[in-house]
Amino acid sequence: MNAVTVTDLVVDRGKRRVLDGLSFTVPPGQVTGLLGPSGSGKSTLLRAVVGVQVVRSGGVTVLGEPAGSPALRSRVGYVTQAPSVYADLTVRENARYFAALYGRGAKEADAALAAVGLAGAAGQLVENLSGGQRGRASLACALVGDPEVLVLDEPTVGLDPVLRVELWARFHALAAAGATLLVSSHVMDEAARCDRLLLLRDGALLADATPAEVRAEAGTDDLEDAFLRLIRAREEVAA
Ligand SMILES: Nc1ncnc2c1ncn2[C@@H]1O[C@H](COP(=O)(O)OP(=O)(O)OP(=O)(O)O)[C@@H](O)[C@H]1O
Repeated sequence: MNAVTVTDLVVDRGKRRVLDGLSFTVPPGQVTGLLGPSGSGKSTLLRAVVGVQVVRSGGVTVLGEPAGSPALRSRVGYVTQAPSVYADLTVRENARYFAALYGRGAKEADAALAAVGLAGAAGQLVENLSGGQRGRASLACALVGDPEVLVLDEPTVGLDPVLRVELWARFHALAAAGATLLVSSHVMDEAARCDRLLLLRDGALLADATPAEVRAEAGTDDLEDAFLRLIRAREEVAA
C-alpha cells in the first residue's frame, strides 16, 4: 500500500489556482522530496496531505485513510515552516509535553532532542534560541511521537551544512526503520539525497521519479540543470 495517494487534487487559494489536478503516490519507507521554486505550491500540497487545506476537488489518502482523519493524528507528524513550539517553555519541557501527548515519556523526549542536536540546549527557554535551533526544537517535537508518516516543510532552512547532513542521515535512518518522509525543499543538493523526487512548478508536477531517472530524462548529471531543462521542455510543449 502507498503511504500517500493524491488523486486529481485541485486547490484554490484566494482567486488563484495553486494546485492544478495533481496525481501521484508516495511509497512507504522512503524519503520523497518535494522540490520547486518559491510559490510553486509545496506548502499547500503538504497542508493537503496533513488534512488542513481546503481542497476544491480531488482526494488525498494517507495510510489508507482520508487525509486529516482523526485516526491519523498519532500516525502523521507535521513540521511547518514556522516553528511550532512554546516560547516560554524550555526545549526539554516542549519535548516532554509533546511526548506526553503521544503517550511517550522523558526517555523518548531526550532521544528526539539528541537526534536534532539539541541535547546541549535542553534547559534553555525556546525564546532564547536562534531561528535554526527553534526549527530543530519543532522537528524534535514531531519526531518524539515516532510517526509512521513525517511531513516536513523545509526542515533544514537556516541550518549549517554539518547539521543538514546529520539531519538527512536521520531522515534516512527513519525511512530505513519503515517511516515515510515527505520533505519539501528548494535546495537542489538536498534533492540528490532523496529516494524519489516530486518536482512542482506552478501547481503542476514536472517530474515524479528517482533522482537518477530525472538526470537520465534531462540528459545531465546536475539536478538543478535537469530541473531547468524539464521546465524548458514543458514550456516548449505548451508554446
Ligand atoms: N493564505 C493564502 N491566501 C491566498 N493565497 C495564498 C495563501 N497562502 C499561499 N498562497 C499562494 O499560494 C501559492 C503557493 O504558495 P505555497 O506557500 O504553497 O508555495 P511554496 O512552494 O510552499 O512556497 P515557498 O517555497 O516560498 O514556501 C502562492 O502563489 C501563494 O501566494
